[in-house]
Amino acid sequence: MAGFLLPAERVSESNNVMEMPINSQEPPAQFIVKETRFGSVDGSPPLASIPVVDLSQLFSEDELDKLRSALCSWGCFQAIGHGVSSSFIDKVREVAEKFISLPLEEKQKSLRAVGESEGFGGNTVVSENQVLDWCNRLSLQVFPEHKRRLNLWPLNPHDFGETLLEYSLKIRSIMELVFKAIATTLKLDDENVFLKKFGEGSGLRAQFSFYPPCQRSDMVLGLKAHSDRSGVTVLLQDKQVEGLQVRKDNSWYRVPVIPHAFLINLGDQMEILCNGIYKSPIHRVTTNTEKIRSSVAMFIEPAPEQEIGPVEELVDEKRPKLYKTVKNYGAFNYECFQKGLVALEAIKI
Ligand SMILES: O=C(O)CCC(=O)C(=O)O
Ligand SMILES: [Fe+2]
Repeated sequence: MAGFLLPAERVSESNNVMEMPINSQEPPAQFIVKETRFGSVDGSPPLASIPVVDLSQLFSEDELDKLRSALCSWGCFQAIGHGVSSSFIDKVREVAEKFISLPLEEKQKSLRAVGESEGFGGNTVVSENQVLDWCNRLSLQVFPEHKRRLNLWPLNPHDFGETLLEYSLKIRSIMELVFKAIATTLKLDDENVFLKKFGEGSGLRAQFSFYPPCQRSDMVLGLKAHSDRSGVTVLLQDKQVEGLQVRKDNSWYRVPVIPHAFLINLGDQMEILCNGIYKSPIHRVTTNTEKIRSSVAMFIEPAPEQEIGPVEELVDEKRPKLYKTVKNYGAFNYECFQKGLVALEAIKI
């Protein structure tokens, strides 16, 4: 499996990326996870009983109930009946697989530049003692259209771009439906209240993640524990290989693989808007010693100038305003990360 990058450009000035030492016995020290407040690496906690919601019946009482309880407890749900055909989902996986299988020189045409957030590479290194993720990612902004950096979009495979665009449009419609349904579960007067925040000018970013096998999967994570800064994330997991874990009541659970379902989770900006009633779950990705795992995540975020704060109707004496109103949460979140702070905690009232 040649052609992986070491999951970080340790070098800051040059783009002197190295090949990932797939078969080495010991991963470099900077990948070894230290004890954190989220416990140690454990590849096999119990399986999560995350509700499965049928989007084709989303506005029925049963599905709305499932959605409500899923978002209160797990902060995520598995979506079936979403209308995206299995063959198209496989096509998305296929272009991702073709891309990662290309020789390194070819993938480097999409290389993320130092200091940038888009393109192909490992972690952005912000501090000396940062623990690195065992992962390579291709991150691309799809909307708003004028922010697309087409020079980073792979030309190989030749249908990568058109597949990503078609997929993005489908996922955006699913997100819109989910925003409406969430407002309905909260009995808000305006069912479009979230849609308005994520309407005109909002950003949709695609992230293709590839987690190579790791000889020390007991000590290395594919992706460290985090919550998403997005409004909503739609994740297409690997069809076969597990790895994603979600945290609930201070314990980790494995997220089951349902081959053509989407795992939809809330991001911090929806937790803020919902005044904490619904959760932006902490999650992480483990590695395994044998198989590469891939995933495709789509994140939606409001335009940076959009104000995000708890929806007034969700604030009352029993449930006071939990979060400050903020703008440009994405940048704030990144600043907090660099200082070792948790953004959502930093804006608690
Ligand atoms: O690869 C996965 O399953 C999850 C990826 C993820 O959580 C993220 O990119 O924020
Ligand atoms: Fe995530």
